[in-house]
Amino acid sequence: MSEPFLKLDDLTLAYGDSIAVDRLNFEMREGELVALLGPSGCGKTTTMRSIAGLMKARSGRILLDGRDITRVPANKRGIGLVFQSYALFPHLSVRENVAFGLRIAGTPADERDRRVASALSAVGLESFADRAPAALSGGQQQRVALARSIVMEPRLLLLDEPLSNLDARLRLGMRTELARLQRELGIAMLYVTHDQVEALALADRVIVMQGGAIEQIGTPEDIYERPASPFVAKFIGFENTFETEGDMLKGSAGPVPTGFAVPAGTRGLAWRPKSVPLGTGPHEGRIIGASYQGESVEYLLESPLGEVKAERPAAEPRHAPGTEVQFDLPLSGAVVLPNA
Ligand SMILES: Nc1ncnc2c1ncn2[C@@H]1O[C@H](COP(=O)(O)OP(=O)(O)OP(=O)(O)O)[C@@H](O)[C@H]1O
Repeated sequence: MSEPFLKLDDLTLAYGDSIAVDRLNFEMREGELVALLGPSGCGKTTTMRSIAGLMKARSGRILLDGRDITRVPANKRGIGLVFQSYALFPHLSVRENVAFGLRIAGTPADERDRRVASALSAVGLESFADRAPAALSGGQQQRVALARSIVMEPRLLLLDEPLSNLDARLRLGMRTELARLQRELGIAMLYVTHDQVEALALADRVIVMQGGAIEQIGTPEDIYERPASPFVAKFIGFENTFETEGDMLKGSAGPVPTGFAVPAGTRGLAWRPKSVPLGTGPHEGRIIGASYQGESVEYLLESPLGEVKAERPAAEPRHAPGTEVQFDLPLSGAVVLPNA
């Protein structure tokens, strides 16, 4: 196999005595888009800061194109950064904002103009070049921040929740644009998000982190269809995730029979709300919440297993809060979480 483009080798990062990231190992190929996904506080930003050179490694190494950059200063790494807060210079035009880094680097004027024009065109802002940032929408400002990074022609671009300040519609548009840019420019991108939909939609591969360590690395399909642990399953939308013991589910009030033979080597079983039929099945619960979603109704049930979520087509008979209802957790709708 060819050398990885970026390699983290047992990277450990700490704030004082507190370890934030513990012996992280992963590799990225050239031109790949990798999403770093995980809940708040799992160490995503800390990892990005250290790759960028903004934070010292406690131990371990960072290799970029086979070269050890662990102790190379941030401005010598050739890595671009787009963070959540994309502070543009308010007194400079869009063009001058994008040209700023090249100006500092002493790039000749003609080359600078050419690269700025090409970066603005890549993000579709050619006709906004002379505007002030204040005269742009949030999404356009975000695109200026992106142009400001890609104009430096980094080989690796780190994006830390770059769309989190945008509303849902703009996020979707920008997400599509980012994926297109990434394909066109072939820049390797490491993309931090806590939004699993965004990670699955954008990335070639997804790294799921929890508590400063990696839970799973895989393609979006691997992560979504074959979560490796109860944590990944829950995080990715299998809201009904239970550990198993033999043919029993470990419920919050004790073991509950599954009603079927659990395959050998199973550590847990997980169901999406859509895979939980109501009005039939071996389990009983009480409806404690029902929320109409248009096409479907989302129910929250209280049961010996704990809380269970079911999503049923709106055309099915409704269940009123307070009523007892049977439900099923069938093997056919379950994802089997293997023993590690
Ligand atoms: N400056 C700091 N000083 C001390 N501890 C810190 C500092 N910054 C982060 N931490 C701790 O390090 C751990 C990882 O934080 P980090 O910001 O990397 O998480 P994150 O996954 O990026 O979270 P979020 O999605 O909320 O940004 C957390 O436990 C956090 O409290």
